[in-house]
Amino acid sequence: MDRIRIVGGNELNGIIQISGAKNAALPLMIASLLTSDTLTLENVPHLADVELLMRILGNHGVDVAVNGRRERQEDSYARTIHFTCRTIVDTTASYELVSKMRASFWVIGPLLAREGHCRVSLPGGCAIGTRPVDLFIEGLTALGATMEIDAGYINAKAPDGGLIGARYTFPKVSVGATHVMMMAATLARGTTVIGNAAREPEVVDLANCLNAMGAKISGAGTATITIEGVTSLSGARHRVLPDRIETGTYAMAVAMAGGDVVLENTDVSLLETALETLRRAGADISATNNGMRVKRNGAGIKPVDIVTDPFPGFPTDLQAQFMALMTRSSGISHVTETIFENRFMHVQELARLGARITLSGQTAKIEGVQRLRGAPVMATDLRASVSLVIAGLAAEGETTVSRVYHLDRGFERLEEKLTRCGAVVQRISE
Ligand SMILES: CC(=O)N[C@H]1[C@@H](OP(=O)(O)OP(=O)(O)OC[C@H]2O[C@@H](n3ccc(=O)[nH]c3=O)[C@H](O)[C@@H]2O)O[C@H](CO)[C@@H](O)[C@@H]1O
Ligand SMILES: C=C(OP(=O)(O)O)C(=O)O
Repeated sequence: MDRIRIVGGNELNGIIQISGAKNAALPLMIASLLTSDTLTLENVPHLADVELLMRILGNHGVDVAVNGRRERQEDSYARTIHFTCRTIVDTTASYELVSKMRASFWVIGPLLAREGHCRVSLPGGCAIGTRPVDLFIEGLTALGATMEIDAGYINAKAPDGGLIGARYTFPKVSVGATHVMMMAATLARGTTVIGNAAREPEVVDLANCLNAMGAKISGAGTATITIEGVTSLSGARHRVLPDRIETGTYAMAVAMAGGDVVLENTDVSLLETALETLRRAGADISATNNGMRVKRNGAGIKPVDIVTDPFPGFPTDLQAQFMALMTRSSGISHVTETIFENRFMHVQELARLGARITLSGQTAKIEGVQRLRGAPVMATDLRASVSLVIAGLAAEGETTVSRVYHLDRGFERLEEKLTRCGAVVQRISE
């Protein structure tokens, strides 16, 4: 199993190219199930989750060609990938595959809308929380589907003649349930109005792509999304939006290590709350034509309290990275996690590096320390793993992060991007 070795102490200086967003690419790829034409996606990141989803979609009948070539012949940044699902050959999403990647459960929306029925494994819990699917079940039931749970699977069936547009307000904001309801409603008869919808930029990106495919969606990016059903969707060409979590992660890495880095192919408007928080912590951030410049020279890191929230709040996917930064602040800060009940697995690993963190319910209290010391640590989930890399950049001596496969789910060529900016970060393959 690969490990990442970091020798701390170097500033970061240079340019980092931000990849396409994992959390946009996944639902966009799944949208290819809604049409028999070709959906072409540009700026698709090269990540373990993307590769796995290609295989899963292949099982349902999607033909995948990368830059005009067959899957897995290409290994470059910003790939263009063509997805064509002439016919759906299998409406079952197996436990074996759904359990490997939660977002693959989202095929339930397109399969139900296009084929009228499907059997999809329940995804189960994961390291960061239980992550139930009740909101998906309620939302699709509102569109007229019958949803039965049988032996760990959901058997979903649309009424004869297909799903029926409806008004439905989610009792809680869910990104995944909003994606699924929006995709399913594009092919429903009549109009669907989703209340308390997720407002994340990835929801807007999916809506833009679906509209390019002929859907009639308005209001994406607000709490109320309206979808007028159409009888069929066509192909389209769409560019995956920049990864705001990767952007925020590197901005935090610069705030932690010091230096001056330009983040290219991204946009400050995707993460204003996180950037404002970083400014308060002492980073100097300015927008550029094609991204942003992040600097921290000389001044120390100031303590700042955060509470995670759905967009436009502080993203839970940047919580672990921000906590890593706060371990070196000049005072006491608090991090409150409101989205996932168990997203503090990085606390005990940061403690191995000398961080002083105490947990009380959903809040972590971080007492900044003068120095961290390198140590062997273990990644427990995707964002927790990168928080350990950030801490390692500022720790004295050597840090090794094991279970790097978590990192490979969501960060494209992390060690290459950091090394180019002067960090000592190296993958050790065994
Ligand atoms: C692939 C992808 O885009 N993943 C992102 C997506 O995950 P995901 O879409 O799974 O997260 P949700 O927005 O659905 O989860 C938000 C909260 O709602 C709860 N919930 C969700 C569905 C449901 O049926 N019932 C229920 O109770 C969850 O357990 C969680 O407590 O949004 C999360 C919140 O921004 C991010 O951390 C993930 O990176
Ligand atoms: C939690 C995440 O992803 P997923 O929803 O795929 O588990 C994440 O991207 O941080």
